[in-house]
Amino acid sequence: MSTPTPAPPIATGASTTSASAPQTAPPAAPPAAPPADALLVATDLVKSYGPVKAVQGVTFHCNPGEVLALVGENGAGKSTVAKMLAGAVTPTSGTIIVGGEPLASGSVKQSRLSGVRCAFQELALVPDWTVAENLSLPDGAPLRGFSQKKSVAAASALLKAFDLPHIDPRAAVGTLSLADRQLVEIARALAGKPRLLILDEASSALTPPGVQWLFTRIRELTAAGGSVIYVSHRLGEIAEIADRGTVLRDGQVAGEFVRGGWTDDELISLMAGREAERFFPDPPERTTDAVALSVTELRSDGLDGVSLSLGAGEILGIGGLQGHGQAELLRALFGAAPAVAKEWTIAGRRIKSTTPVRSVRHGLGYVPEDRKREGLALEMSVGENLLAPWLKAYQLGGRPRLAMERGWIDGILSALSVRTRGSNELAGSLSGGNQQKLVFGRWMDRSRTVILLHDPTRGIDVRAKQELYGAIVDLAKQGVGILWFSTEVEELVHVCHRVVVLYQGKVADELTGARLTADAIVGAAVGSTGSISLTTDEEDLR
Ligand SMILES: Nc1ncnc2c1ncn2[C@@H]1O[C@H](COP(=O)(O)OP(=O)(O)OP(=O)(O)O)[C@@H](O)[C@H]1O
Repeated sequence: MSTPTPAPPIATGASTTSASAPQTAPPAAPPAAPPADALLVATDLVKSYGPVKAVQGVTFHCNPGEVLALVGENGAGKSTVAKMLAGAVTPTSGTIIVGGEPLASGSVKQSRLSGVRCAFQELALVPDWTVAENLSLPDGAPLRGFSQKKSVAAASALLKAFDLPHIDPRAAVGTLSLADRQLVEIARALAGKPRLLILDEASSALTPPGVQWLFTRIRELTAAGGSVIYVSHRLGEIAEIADRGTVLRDGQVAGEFVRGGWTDDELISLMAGREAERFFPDPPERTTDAVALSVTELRSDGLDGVSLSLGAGEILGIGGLQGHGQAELLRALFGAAPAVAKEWTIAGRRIKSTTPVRSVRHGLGYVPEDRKREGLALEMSVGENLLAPWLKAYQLGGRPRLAMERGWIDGILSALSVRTRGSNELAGSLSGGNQQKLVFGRWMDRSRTVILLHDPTRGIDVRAKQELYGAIVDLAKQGVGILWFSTEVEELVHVCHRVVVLYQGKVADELTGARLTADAIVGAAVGSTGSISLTTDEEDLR
């Protein structure tokens, strides 16, 4: 991983994580007219799925060498626009012009020939194939031929050129961490030497150094005249990397913004169409010393003797770079991976080992890293997905239970503002962020002792994040112990009582009170004993 590049200067007032007074949504301005040399001009794009109008007349442009952010709440239509540009979705109507030439609609091949490459949060890699084989797919155009030897050598050179020497080209993609899979997906798109690179929440599983790696690649690309469409819910990243932005709301353009000319509150208001609220809630006051979960010298693949204790009603953050044992810790504690410990208790009861079904019975809940592989059945309904752990744990028949639980299901959908046509809609047709809400929502109001969270706000819009923070704090108030790994350091700093940082499968540091800062988390994450800074302005992270 390269040394983090310092953030370029941002005009005063940009992207403040704010607790200031709410502001009303500024009125939407008409989209700016594209200059003659615009690389991309999208005009009046519409996409309907039967009665669902995912995108309703979206117009925007992107100039050569520019990073254009596309922002909006979950379900606003960002991915649908990105997929239309990529040729993966055929517009119902509208035009897309790239480099002065109309793009044949709904053709991935034509989009690629026009120099468009994409990296999505929902990875398009083949998990059973090696990294080298995945890089040899058509999107990685320079790597031709499937000769193992040649493709491994070419992939090694490519990974080295992109400063990713830690990724083994011979490893099956499915065995990599989600963050490394995302890096491979981005490297594959970059290998196609794009004129227009679309990053659809491609940074969502990356920790700060991974994001800085991505920004270095973006700056290389734009310096060479390439353009980037950057879709993200992380407003700090947008402040740092985007030159301009287009805000989508309900499938329409709600407004545009330029670098340095906005605050978080203004952008949130524009996305939501209503006032912004305070961003991070404080962790609740603890009223008991009871221990919800404790483990001494927990060992598992990737864990080298982790000891920790989680109090009832405590929000305990897990920090660190991905690949240092966070995923393994949560999986081991839930019984999704074999593990042994010297001592292991849940709500004071000793256990020797566990399995997912036993964990649910013991009162545990788990939001896994990869919602598509471990969290959801996309071909099942929203309601069935919310009930999935309960059907398995108690072996109840599906349909009657679904009817009995209608009130609970509707309550969760409403509490988390899941954008759905109802509990019978297939989970697979929900936007990514709304799918993520289901994986969290299934554990709400279910008398849990402990909830294990792996980056639960990944891919979730800012308003939904606030709702989720509120839900986490409420669970803690009810006495639930929360163990929370996040790739967003600010969440750990603001919403957790305490943070343990993992490094090489061990607890490297425990941070609380005045020591609980973003720099301390990041420093401990790279094995540093002193404090290091990833930003020019500490206020950005604190
Ligand atoms: N294949 C589909 N069938 C039916 N509806 C769909 C389909 N794909 C998307 N939609 C709907 O279109 C709307 C826009 O979805 P889209 O994925 O573009 O949103 P998004 O802004 O990318 O959201 P997120 O931030 O959650 O990824 C949503 O209401 C979604 O449910």
